[in-house]
Amino acid sequence: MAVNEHAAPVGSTSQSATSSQSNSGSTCENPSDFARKARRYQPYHQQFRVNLPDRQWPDRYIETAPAWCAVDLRDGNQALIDPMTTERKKRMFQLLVDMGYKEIEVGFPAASQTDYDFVRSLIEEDLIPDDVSIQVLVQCREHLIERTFQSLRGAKQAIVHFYNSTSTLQREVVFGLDKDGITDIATQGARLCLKYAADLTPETAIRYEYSPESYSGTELEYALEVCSAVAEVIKPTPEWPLIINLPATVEMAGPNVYADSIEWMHRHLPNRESLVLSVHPHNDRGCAVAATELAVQAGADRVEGCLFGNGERTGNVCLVTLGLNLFSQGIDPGIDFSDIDEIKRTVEHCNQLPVHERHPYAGDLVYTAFSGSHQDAIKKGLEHLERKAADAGQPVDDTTWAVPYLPVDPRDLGRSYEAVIRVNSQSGKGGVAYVLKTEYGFDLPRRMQLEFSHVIQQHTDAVGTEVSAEAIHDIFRTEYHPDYQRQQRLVIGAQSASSNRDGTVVVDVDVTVNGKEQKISGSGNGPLSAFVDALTGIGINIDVRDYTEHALSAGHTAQAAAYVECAIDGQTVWGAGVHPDIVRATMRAVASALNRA
Ligand SMILES: CC(=O)SCCNC(=O)CCNC(=O)[C@H](O)C(C)(C)COP(=O)(O)OP(=O)(O)OC[C@H]1O[C@@H](n2cnc3c(N)ncnc32)[C@H](O)[C@@H]1OP(=O)(O)O
Ligand SMILES: CC(C)C(=O)C(=O)O
Ligand SMILES: [Mg+2]
Repeated sequence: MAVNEHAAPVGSTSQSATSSQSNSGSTCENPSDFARKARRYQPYHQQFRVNLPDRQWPDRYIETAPAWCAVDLRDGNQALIDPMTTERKKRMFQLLVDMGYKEIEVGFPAASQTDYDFVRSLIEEDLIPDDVSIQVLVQCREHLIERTFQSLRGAKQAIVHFYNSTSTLQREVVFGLDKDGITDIATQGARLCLKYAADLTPETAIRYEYSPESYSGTELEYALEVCSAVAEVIKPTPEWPLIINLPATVEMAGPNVYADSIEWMHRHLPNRESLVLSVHPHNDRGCAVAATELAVQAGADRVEGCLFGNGERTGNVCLVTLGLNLFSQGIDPGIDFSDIDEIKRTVEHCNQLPVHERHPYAGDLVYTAFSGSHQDAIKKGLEHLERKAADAGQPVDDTTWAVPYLPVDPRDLGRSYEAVIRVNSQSGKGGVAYVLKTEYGFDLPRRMQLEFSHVIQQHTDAVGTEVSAEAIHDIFRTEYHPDYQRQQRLVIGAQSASSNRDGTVVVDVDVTVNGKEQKISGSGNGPLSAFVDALTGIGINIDVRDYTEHALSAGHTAQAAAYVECAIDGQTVWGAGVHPDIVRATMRAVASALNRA
């Protein structure tokens, strides 16, 4: 990608007079049809410019959460194939309230009887908590404004959100009006709101929000002019502020350009202390989250968006991602995301749209690692965290989170670690070992992990799909458990072990070797070496290279797991044995290795 510094957004904020079709598109000599079509599109900076050479937002950090307004029941709902039924709307409203949203746009009551009735039912059934304001949207048209206020009768408080389009394009093609004509629609809308509010106050505390809809396609000086004109009608005060909402109705430029425009408005809006500066980013370029965060750095106080980014076309900005981005930086978002799966299920039910498996923070796969090096690092990271917590004498949940590849602890969002590591052909020893340890308690020695991961690799290469924890356990058993192994070269029967005064251990064991039963005995400095000695006596030569054991489960049913690494006939193999008696577990581990050799 080449960058032309002179084309960066500097200079006048007015619509560029030089917006000629200078976009050269492809540079190749015979551009394809598709490449030629790129010339139909005009770069944003040739249409709109923001003069802000001393921009401050790049050096700012977000330190507290903005005010949130959830617009799922309006912008989200108007974008659904089948708009929500009343049952689904109520569930969405309840979810938003339970999560902690204090401003909720509940519909466009003048648009349809369904929307009107829903607002009425929220009020009449007393479903709105005292600290929650419902918000309703309306165009600047008298009959719609009148009906909107009728819908609010009996509410304790409400925000009336009126809007009209201000973009250069809509002024020309939709309204056929010049700037003054568009400003008249806005100011007339403001006056009508004040007129119809008189019927409701003081019983209902009304606040106002004004949106120059299609702000992202509006020259900044004009956006400032129309917002200022509306504010002059409403006459807000710091105690009774007007919300000025600057929507990226269509996301037409990069997030830096939106941030520049918000900082410019933030600096230029008169009587700023009496205004709440709100943003409403859509996601047409896929940058809505970035645009919102930079806009907050640039001075926005409030954010409108939808859970999981539902909304017109590519959606509104995702409130879940925004909230959890803050959370992952140590900032309380003011919203409860502690049961992310329940939130997801409810939203999927209400919208009748699935949430993508890779959706930030909430997708089914976002805390899952398939690839070997990620699994290895996660396993080590979780173990390190546990050690850190134990050293500090505190619960893991209170310990500073730092695990590779996991920006947040899935458990903070109500997820378990179960799905963190899943195994397929991209996986390595760490992942397989993690599954065996967390699901079945087997803590394999490092070199054995390597050996077993090759066994799993052969399986995943052959089947080409993911292998479940249960299947990994089955394969482990077939590979190492003496009773399940394909080859049963050595089967151990009754056995006894005793110690002499000098510490020598003597074992007597009934064994079946290649189908032939026999009694063997041997001695050594422990049961393992005594058993190996006994086997040497019948011509089976085993050189034990490594040995580990651990308890498999707690309580009176405790089992011991033993692992041995043996050199047999010039081959190094691992064996594993499980038994309540550690001596027997060890002998079974030796038999397991021999059977595999
Ligand atoms: C970016 C957004 O999401 S904005 C919100 C959009 N949401 C919706 O529109 C959903 C609900 N809307 C509706 O159901 C309908 O639009 C209704 C019921 C509100 C109104 O329907 P209609 O009266 O048929 O009008 P419609 O919406 O088509 O608007 C067309 C007329 O209103 C004018 N108009 C549109 N928006 C506005 C506005 N905000 N303020 C004033 N006039 C407006 C248009 O210029 C046009 O005028 P014309 O007929 O003289 O050419
Ligand atoms: C009504 C306005 C705020 C809107 O939804 C938009 O511009 O996207
Ligand atoms: Mg919108």
